[in-house]
Amino acid sequence: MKKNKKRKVYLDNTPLDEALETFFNALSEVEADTLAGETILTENAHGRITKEPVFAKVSSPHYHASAMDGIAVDSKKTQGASLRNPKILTTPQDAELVDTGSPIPHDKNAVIMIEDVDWAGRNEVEIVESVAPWQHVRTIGEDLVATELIVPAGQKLRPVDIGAILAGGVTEVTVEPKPRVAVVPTGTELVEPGERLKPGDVVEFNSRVLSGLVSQWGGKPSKEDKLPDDYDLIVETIKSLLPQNDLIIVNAGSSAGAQDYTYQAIKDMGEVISHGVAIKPGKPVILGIIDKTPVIGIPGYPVSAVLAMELFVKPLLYKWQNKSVPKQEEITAKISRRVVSSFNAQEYLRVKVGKVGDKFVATPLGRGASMIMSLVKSDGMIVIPQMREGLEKGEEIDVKLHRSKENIESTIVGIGSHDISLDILSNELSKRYPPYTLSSAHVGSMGGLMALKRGEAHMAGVHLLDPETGEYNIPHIKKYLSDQDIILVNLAYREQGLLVAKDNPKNIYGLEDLKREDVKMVNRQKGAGTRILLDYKLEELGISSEQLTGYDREEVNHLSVAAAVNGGTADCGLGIRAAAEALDLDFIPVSKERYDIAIPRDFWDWEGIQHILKVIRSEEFKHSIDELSGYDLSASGEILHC
Ligand SMILES: Nc1nc2c(c(=O)[nH]1)N[C@H]1C(S)=C(S)[C@@H](COP(=O)(O)OP(=O)(O)OC[C@H]3O[C@@H](n4cnc5c(N)ncnc54)[C@H](O)[C@@H]3O)O[C@H]1N2
Ligand code: MOO
Repeated sequence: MKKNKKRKVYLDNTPLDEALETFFNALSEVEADTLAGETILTENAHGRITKEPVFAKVSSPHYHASAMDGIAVDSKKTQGASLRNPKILTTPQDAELVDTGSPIPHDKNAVIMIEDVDWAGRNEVEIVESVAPWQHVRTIGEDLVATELIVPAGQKLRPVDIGAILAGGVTEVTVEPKPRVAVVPTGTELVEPGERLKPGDVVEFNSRVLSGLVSQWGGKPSKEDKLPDDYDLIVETIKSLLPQNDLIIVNAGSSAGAQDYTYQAIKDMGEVISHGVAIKPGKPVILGIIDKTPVIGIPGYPVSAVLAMELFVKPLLYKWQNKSVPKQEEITAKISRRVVSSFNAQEYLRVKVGKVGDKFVATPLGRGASMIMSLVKSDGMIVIPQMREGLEKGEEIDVKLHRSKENIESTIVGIGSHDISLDILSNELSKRYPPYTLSSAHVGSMGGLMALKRGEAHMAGVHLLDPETGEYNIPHIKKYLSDQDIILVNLAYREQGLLVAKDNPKNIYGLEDLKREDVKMVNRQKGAGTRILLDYKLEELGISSEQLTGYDREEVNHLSVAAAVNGGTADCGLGIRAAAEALDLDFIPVSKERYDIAIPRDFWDWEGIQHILKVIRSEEFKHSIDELSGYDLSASGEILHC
């Protein structure tokens, strides 16, 4: 039976703290905020945290043991022995042969090492020194005495702890539980990774992400099979998972769509404590309890899902394990762009962070909740409180880091024009010079120069044609960065041309064709070198931008222009040959241009920049670029302008 009529179209907007408090209070009321300890074999307990102290059951050693290979003796019988006056002991009565670890006979109390003994006859040994009682004997309990505390509660067990516990005769320990968490992906559109994709299919990867997070936070995930959007199936599955799980996570179907059943399913089986929290992303999170078991509806969009997990699941798992949530390292950084935020929610903004000179700079990443790459690229998170309209460019803000500060200090911040060779540069750099990494933000060539001007980048990729002189980059640097000492290094010459669909169905052969009524173009953003080149070429041809359809549609890099042509929403756009190749498009050459890297002299001697230069000049880099089409590397690595 489908329950479309039960669709909920209204979400609350509860402040985060309130939602958390209400949920945790509700859990403690049904005693679902604590878990019993788990008793496991000691030998499997590495890394687990003791819930109870561990006391030795037996002593170690539990008998008097020889510490050396030699003879066991009664020390009294060795008294008076010396070099001048050796003593003869008979074996085995007065001197019994023992190995390291052997029990000491009850009438003996010391050991003489075998190398200090001479055989005087078949059953006689000669000793030349008297020995003290218990010499070379490990007495009972020397290491551990039965009943002694081996490790206290709350200790993360290391291999040496496991050894001591086993030596103390304790084969099982009670540890903090690994909360059992079922992860149920839902959505009729979901297909398994690797399947052939039809339009509308979505690769099911969230359950793998959420399960990974559960493990990372000490839980034991069980990834369930994906379910279609079917109310009855969702109810049945939750019901069957309740007995053997401490927490059930239902992923997606949490918001207000016609196929969103998670809310209704939880409500019908138990209680929904909260639905809709004033956070962005992650708003439609559902906090519920069924039969004393928490059931959380995590939104479907990957970024919303990860954030909702961080905010609601992580504290619960840590609480259950009697641990506090580890603190994330925090720094203060300057934000490189203005960010407008909504009054409706507390926003979590993913940022890339780099240290330029002596200050940290944070650059916002894509804000879409579906963009898992924003999490992949992210170095940290900025929280914009609900009652703030946003952040002003240059404002100092706190950033919670998820990479180490050391890593961030080894990040070369490149801001500017996009070129595929930068990805190769970045790859080669990380391979050859860890921990150095290159972080590239693509804001166009002018954006790159402005970032250098504001001291927010170590380098900028630029290809700016000066329409007056026909010269690349130098006139712009002289004009806009006149007060800065900039070194320009050539990365490559590259071909720019029109990207058109495979086999050129619209028969586009040059910029003149952009005037045709049946040709729709896509442009780059203002300040992008490619746009300046287009304007320059159009002016040369006496074509005005008003004559062109699509001139005002802007994309921010070559690949998005290529994607627009590939997707059929535009017939052509100016871009580099490598972008055409990447998406299997045809390419109509228009011009060859110089793509350089501008580096402020202040950073020239910094190891990070020196590594970049070494990579640019390396054979491996040149070889990888040669495999792309449309590049000329004859001047690559040359210094062009100081
Ligand atoms: N009218 C409204 N529409 C939406 C609202 C709203 O308040 N009113 N909220 C939006 C917000 S905010 C979010 S977040 C999403 C979350 O919606 P659901 O939890 O219902 O998730 P779905 O719509 O089912 O999926 C969203 C998106 O994520 C993809 N997805 C789902 N599961 C997986 C998975 N296991 N692996 C990978 N990707 C997955 C799914 O295919 C969708 O593309 O709702 C907004 N809408
Ligand atoms: O919560 Mo949604 O995650 O804002 O996109």
